Amino acid sequence: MITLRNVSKTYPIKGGHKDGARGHVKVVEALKNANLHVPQGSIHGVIGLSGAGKSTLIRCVNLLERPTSGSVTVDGQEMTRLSSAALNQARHRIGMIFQHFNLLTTRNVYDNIALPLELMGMKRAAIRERVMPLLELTGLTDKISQYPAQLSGGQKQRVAIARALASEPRVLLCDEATSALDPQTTGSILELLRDINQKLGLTILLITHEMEVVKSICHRVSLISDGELVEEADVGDFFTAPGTQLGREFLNDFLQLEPPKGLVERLEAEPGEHTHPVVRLAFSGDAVSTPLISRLARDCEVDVSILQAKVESIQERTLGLMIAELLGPAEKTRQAIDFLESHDLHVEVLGHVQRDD
Ligand SMILES: Nc1ncnc2c1ncn2[C@@H]1O[C@H](COP(=O)(O)OP(=O)(O)OP(=O)(O)O)[C@@H](O)[C@H]1O
Repeated sequence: MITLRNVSKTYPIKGGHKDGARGHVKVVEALKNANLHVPQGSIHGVIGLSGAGKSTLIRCVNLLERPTSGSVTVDGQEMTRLSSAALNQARHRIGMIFQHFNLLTTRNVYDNIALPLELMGMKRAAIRERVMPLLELTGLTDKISQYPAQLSGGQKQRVAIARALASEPRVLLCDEATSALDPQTTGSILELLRDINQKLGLTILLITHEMEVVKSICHRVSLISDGELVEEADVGDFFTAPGTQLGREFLNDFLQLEPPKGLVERLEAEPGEHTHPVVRLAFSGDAVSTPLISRLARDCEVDVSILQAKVESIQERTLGLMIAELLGPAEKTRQAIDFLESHDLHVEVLGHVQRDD
């Protein structure tokens, strides 16, 4: 539904001094060769730190920013080749919502939602037929005549969602849609987006800096860093075993699952003669309910000291996470790790610490 191929975007730096030899203006490379495919009906999240290039990426999809190079295809149309009239038409099929809602303060809820349809030249009766079910879908029927100033942040975002849906788009772009909302309201807006995705089969591309958003509603996630898409994974796999250091940092920050500081300071990268491994274990499916730790002690003769553990629900999937020390002779702890991996646990050796004894 959405495909980005080798999309790059550079911005000239204002007042950036010219390189006299070649006469080039200095630029910021906000997006570097981005490749992304979001299939029909999927919810795809792009997460990254501030300044990583998230807004640039999402704005390249509907050409609010024109890529410097590369191609952007939405619903079979190559966006960069459209005339401005055709681009206008294509944008009716791409809804967008923003962090600060962007509602017109002088229009009430009904008129805000009706606005894109008025601009398309629709008749009043047809507009009403579109708007009324959207008020129902977004839970705003009783707010129909209120003005934005009379609404909470969550209600304003519901109006923005209804307005984005008014032109019956195939795709919804969400630019930090919950970042201005408290956690509870965030939850209800995410639930609404999930509902819309399921009921209308709408494809959603969202950018966020919040792992909670990724965890709650995304099917797949991409990580962006310094203008590059550095990792992409199914959300369950990402939470089990991120493939990059940045991914691990996002996950550890979110889960608050790290060895105690005192232990981190003693961690060595390589095993020594008198060290034992500290591991991060991630397990889902049958492994969550299998008594693997007691079997480690019994079958592998390794003691397990659990430093931290938690169980997370990632949509339909239950994920167990644990930081533990494996105590025993080197050969036995190696066997223990093999045993865990053979039972589909993801094992990451965080380092090795000297035995106290
Ligand atoms: N119009 C512009 N002119 C010049 N530089 C820009 C422009 N827009 C963005 N940039 C630069 O491009 C880079 C990526 O910015 P972008 O806004 O896409 O990041 P972001 O991940 O959305 O950040 P944030 O989460 O803080 O909004 C940054 O270095 C930014 O300063």
